[in-house]
Amino acid sequence: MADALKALVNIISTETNHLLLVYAAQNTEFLSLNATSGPITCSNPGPALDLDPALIRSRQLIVAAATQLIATVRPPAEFLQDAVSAMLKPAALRVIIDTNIPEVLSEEGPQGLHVNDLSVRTGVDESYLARVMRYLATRHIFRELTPNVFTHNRISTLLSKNKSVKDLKADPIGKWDNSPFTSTRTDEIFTSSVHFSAYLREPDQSLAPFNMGHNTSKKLWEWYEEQGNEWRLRRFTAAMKANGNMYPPHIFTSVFDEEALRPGDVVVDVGGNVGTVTLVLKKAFPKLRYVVQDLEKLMPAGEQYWNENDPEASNSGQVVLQAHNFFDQQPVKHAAVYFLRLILHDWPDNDAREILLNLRDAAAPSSKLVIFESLARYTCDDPSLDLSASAPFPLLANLGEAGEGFGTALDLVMLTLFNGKERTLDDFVRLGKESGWKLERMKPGILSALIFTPADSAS
Ligand SMILES: C[S@@+](CC[C@H](N)C(=O)[O-])C[C@H]1O[C@@H](n2cnc3c(N)ncnc32)[C@H](O)[C@@H]1O
Repeated sequence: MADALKALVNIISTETNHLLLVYAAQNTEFLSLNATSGPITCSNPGPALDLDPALIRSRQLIVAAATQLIATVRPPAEFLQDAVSAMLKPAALRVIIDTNIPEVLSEEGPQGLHVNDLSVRTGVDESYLARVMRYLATRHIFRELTPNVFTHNRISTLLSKNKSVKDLKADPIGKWDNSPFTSTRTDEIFTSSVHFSAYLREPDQSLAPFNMGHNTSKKLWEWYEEQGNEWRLRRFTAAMKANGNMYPPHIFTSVFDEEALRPGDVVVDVGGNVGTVTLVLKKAFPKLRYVVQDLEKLMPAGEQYWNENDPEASNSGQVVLQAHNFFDQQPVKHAAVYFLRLILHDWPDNDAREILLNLRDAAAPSSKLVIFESLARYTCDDPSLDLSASAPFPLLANLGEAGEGFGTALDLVMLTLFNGKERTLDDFVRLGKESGWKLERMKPGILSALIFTPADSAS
């Protein structure tokens, strides 16, 4: 055990030194947790080095070792008590989001605000606020400067929608633009997850835990279309945008770099929402043509997005927004690439197969199918994966929360909302086989890229 503890500390020390050296070599400050200088947002999370792909492994190793160190040294009862109380985090965050506290504190600046004043600004009793804020500050979200005076830290700043409180109040639907992914997680996903156990023990009683949580037989997307849910749809769309900005662009561009695409080739973003990935690709490959497909109701948001970000692209027809249900026949035939980001995990296998079959029917022998999803990984060694990426002793093979925290959480979110799932490499190969696609190659990453060719034209 002493060996394991020492090894964990050693990993933290070695990798931290490596990070500091790289930052120093580039004259970049390693921002402290309390730093709030500069407009830190989902799309601008700080210095470029913070998202540098070359440093991802170091960061993951530090987090993997630190979380394992905590699990090792903390008394098990304490550790479990923390785990079973985890639902309080989204509950507390939802109070913060519902009462516009991130925006109130942004307006106040670094001197922060006393809970008495926060109470006046939000209408929530100061003693409630003090406890919720302290719960979060204890977990490094917000900072308590002096007793009962709270301000932002580098993490809580991300909760802000970067709008004035006055603007938020004036536009209860539009207020969710720029909303980070936290809002949906702390609301409909959180509410649905309460029914998780009942659903898993008797899955036939409903489509997904979401349906039990919201007393509806509709799928999430259809439910979003109900009158009164306009703001939820707007918020989900905003979360998708924030999600889009969360992934380093090279994840998407590096795949297309390696494909021999020619000017004018057509790339279809299937279920592309407003087209955040397409915008990244269009910047990197300005000579390709793009079609962003999603449901009819997403078209106005898509038009607004392109008007704001690249009006010329949509005016010239280089980027076309197309209403299309991916369970219908694919209207764009023989595209060079059909890609889906974070789509298949929304669907159980039979639906995922149908989506891929429709693309296969439209594909030319030279077409490629690219799927961007996080790949589910075992916590123990997987003999089918490259050993060069294996984790150092004594870390979990998937680097635990550092490697798969997001992926395993997303897996259960998908289960909660849609009875969907994150898939292993084997799952994808099988799904491809069943729908006429053969896996050509796979690029691992925080989102992996799986590149398929039509099965009967592959060598
Ligand atoms: C998880 S989001 C991913 C969006 C986008 N690919 C991205 O990564 O930003 C799933 C998307 O699928 C769309 N969608 C759901 N059902 C659909 C259907 N039957 N046909 C087309 N799009 C659909 C939703 O509107 C939503 O935009």
